Amino acid sequence: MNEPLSMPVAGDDTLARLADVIDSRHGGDPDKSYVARLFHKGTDAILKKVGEEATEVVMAAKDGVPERLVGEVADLWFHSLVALSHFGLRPEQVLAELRRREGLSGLEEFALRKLRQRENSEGG
Ligand SMILES: N=c1c2ncn([C@@H]3O[C@H](COP(=O)(O)OP(=O)(O)OP(=O)(O)O)[C@@H](O)[C@H]3O)c2ncn1[C@@H]1O[C@H](COP(=O)(O)O)[C@@H](O)[C@H]1O
Repeated sequence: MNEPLSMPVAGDDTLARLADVIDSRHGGDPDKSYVARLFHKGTDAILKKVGEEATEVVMAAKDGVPERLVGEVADLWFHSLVALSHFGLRPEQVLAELRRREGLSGLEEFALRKLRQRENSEGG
């Protein structure tokens, strides 16, 4: 996929607003809300959905249909937000972690991690 399907909006708070709605569903009526139903079913059901949606992302990517891939990633992000909320976490924390990693090459990070592991094992 070379071109974005639509342009991002500066200061987009979609994830935070969606997380607010998801948070509000704790203890809600499982017959009236899909999110409340997932919370009602519990940890295993929530994590199962995350796994299923991740698999669907892979299958959509293999199909090579951009709109399908976007839809499946949206499903994965949504169910990941449900999982975060289930564990008392917020998307802002994930965004902060991604910001922290900005500018740090994955290869540099990997090398630093290996160095630290070696120092720890040699030190004790
Ligand atoms: N973004 C979503 C969203 N994305 C996907 N889904 C639902 O996730 C479900 C699972 O998707 P699947 O592809 O696995 O379909 P399925 O076969 O019906 O599901 P299973 O039977 O396999 O569990 C579907 O019923 C989708 O409608 C979502 N449901 C809710 N939201 C957001 O969450 C808000 C709160 O939703 P409620 O709690 O239902 O009010 C909504 O206003 C939306 O903004």
